[in-house]
Amino acid sequence: MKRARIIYNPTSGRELFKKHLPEVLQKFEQAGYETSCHATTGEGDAIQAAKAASERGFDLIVAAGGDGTINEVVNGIAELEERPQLAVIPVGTTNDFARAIGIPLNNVIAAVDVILEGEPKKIDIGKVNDHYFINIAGGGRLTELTYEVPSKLKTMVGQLAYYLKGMEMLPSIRPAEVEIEYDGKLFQGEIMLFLVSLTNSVGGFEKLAPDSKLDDGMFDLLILKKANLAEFIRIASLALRGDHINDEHIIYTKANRVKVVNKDKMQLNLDGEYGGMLPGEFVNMYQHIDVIMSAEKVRQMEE
Ligand SMILES: Nc1ncnc2c1ncn2[C@@H]1O[C@H](COP(=O)(O)OP(=O)(O)OP(=O)(O)O)[C@@H](O)[C@H]1O
Repeated sequence: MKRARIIYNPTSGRELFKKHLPEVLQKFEQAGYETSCHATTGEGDAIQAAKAASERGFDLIVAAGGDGTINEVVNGIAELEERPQLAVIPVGTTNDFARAIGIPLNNVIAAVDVILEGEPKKIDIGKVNDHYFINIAGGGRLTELTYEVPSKLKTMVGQLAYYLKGMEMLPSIRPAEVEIEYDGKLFQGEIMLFLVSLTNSVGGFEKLAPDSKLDDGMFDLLILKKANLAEFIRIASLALRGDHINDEHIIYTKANRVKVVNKDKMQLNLDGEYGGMLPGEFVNMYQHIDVIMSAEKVRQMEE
């Protein structure tokens, strides 16, 4: 019999998950999994829980939480030789990864149904300075807003909390001087931000990296060069529709390896959480994780 371990963050998003837990367990059992669960206790706990579940031979880890929880689960299994399959029940504030793999958001039971009818698919993840990421890594003052927003405020007003904080930060954003090497090319100069992306849906902007593919072994690299406030706002509004990529302030390309060396101090953002300080070298790990996607998403990828 196959065994599933549900690792859930009881504090994620609007704290929805726990109320549905008995039904979730029942559905996995009915689908033929012997199922148990673990509630995370704080930062880093999902890393240990995922590693322990893998070592105990679980076939499937179901991560229930936001992108932060999924990131931790992936960091727990990425280094192991024998990695279990991964499924995701999205109940966080940002659920970019779940959106990318076609799992319904903030509806626990609908997500479970899609998972149980879904299909496994091997997808890429990123590695930088010994940390793994599943959606996106980046640097530049604006990327810091994803973890500057207090968790209580996210629980209360959800995604809106990011926009409010973003507006507040905008006038104080300064460019930073960097060297970015990507697949043999070099950019040198001042930038507002850079993003190294695996999925097309980032922070609610669904077309920020419109060409990204989940399993092609390539990142989408996006660099926003120095821009003034008015230009910045114009480019951000273009980005809502995916029309920013031809703007003269933007470099948008595919790359398998990206090395960022910063002259000014720069923090690294990994899947929306603080990931230490740059510099860093980003490496795409080709089809490293076996994830259960919606059957529809798998069909779209194979078209
Ligand atoms: N019991 C807990 N109490 C407090 N924090 C926790 C607990 N368990 C996990 N965490 C922390 O919460 C962080 C964020 O959680 P998660 O991403 O699941 O939800 P979120 O903040 O609602 O959504 P998002 O990160 O997508 O905005 C995790 O990275 C983890 O460090």
